[in-house]
Amino acid sequence: MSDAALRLDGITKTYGDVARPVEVLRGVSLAIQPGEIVALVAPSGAGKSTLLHIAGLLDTADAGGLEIGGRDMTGLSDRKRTVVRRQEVGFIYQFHHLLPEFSAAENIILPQLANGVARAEAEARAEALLAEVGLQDRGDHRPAALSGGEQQRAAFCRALANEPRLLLADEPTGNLDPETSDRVFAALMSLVRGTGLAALIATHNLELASRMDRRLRLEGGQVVPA
Ligand SMILES: Nc1ncnc2c1ncn2[C@@H]1O[C@H](COP(=O)(O)OP(=O)(O)OP(=O)(O)O)[C@@H](O)[C@H]1O
Repeated sequence: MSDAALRLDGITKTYGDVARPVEVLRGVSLAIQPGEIVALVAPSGAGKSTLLHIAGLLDTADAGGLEIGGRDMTGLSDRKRTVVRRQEVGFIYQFHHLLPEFSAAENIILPQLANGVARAEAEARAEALLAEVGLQDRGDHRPAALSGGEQQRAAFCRALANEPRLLLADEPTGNLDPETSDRVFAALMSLVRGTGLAALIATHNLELASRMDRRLRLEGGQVVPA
C-alpha cells in the first residue's frame, strides 16, 4: 500500500494556561490516502481550524505523530516545515485571502515563482487552472472585481498551483449563498478529482459532506467516523 497522504496519530493540543487550560484536541488519529476526499464535520468551536492548522504545518501539536506523504514531520526545523508546507500542502480558507493588489492570475503565479517554477510555466499553469473553474476570461481581474464565488474559485486554483499532495480546506464555501456554494463546491470537487490529491475539507454543510468519499466528525477532542 502507498503511504498515506496525511496521517495523524494521537495529536493533542491545549490552549490557555495551567490554571485555565482549553483542551481542544485530545488524541486525534486519522489517515487520508492519496485520491481520497474526506469531510471533517464539527460543531463550531470543536477545534476544526486547530486540527487543519496542525495538519498543514501552520501550528504545532503538543504531542502526537504527524506524517505527510509518509514522512515524519515531528522535529523538523521551522525552515524545513516551511518548505514542506509550500511544496506539499494547499490551503483554502472560508474567505479567499487573495492578494488584493494582484490579478487573479498573478495570485496563482506568485506561489509557483516562490517555489522556483519558471515564469512561463507558472503562467501556463495558472491559465489552465482558471479555465478548469470557468474563469478563463477573468485572469486579469483583481479580486475586488470578481464575485464571491469567483474569488473562491480563484483561491482554489491558487491552492493547487504548486501541485500539492494534500489539500486542506476550512469551510471553503462557508461565506457563499447556497446556490453559489453548490456550484463552487462542484468546481472544487472536479478540480480535486482531476489531480488525485488527498483532501480534508471542513464543512458544516451535511449535504456537501455527503458528496465526499468519507466523513469524519470532530467531537470531544477526538475524530470518529460520521
Ligand atoms: N490561541 C488560542 N488561545 C486560546 N483558545 C483558543 C485559541 N485558539 C482557539 N482557541 C479555542 O479553541 C477552541 C477551538 O477553536 P477552533 O478555532 O479550532 O474551532 P473551530 O472548530 O474551527 O470553530 P469554528 O467552526 O467556530 O471556526 C475554541 O474553544 C477556541 O476558543
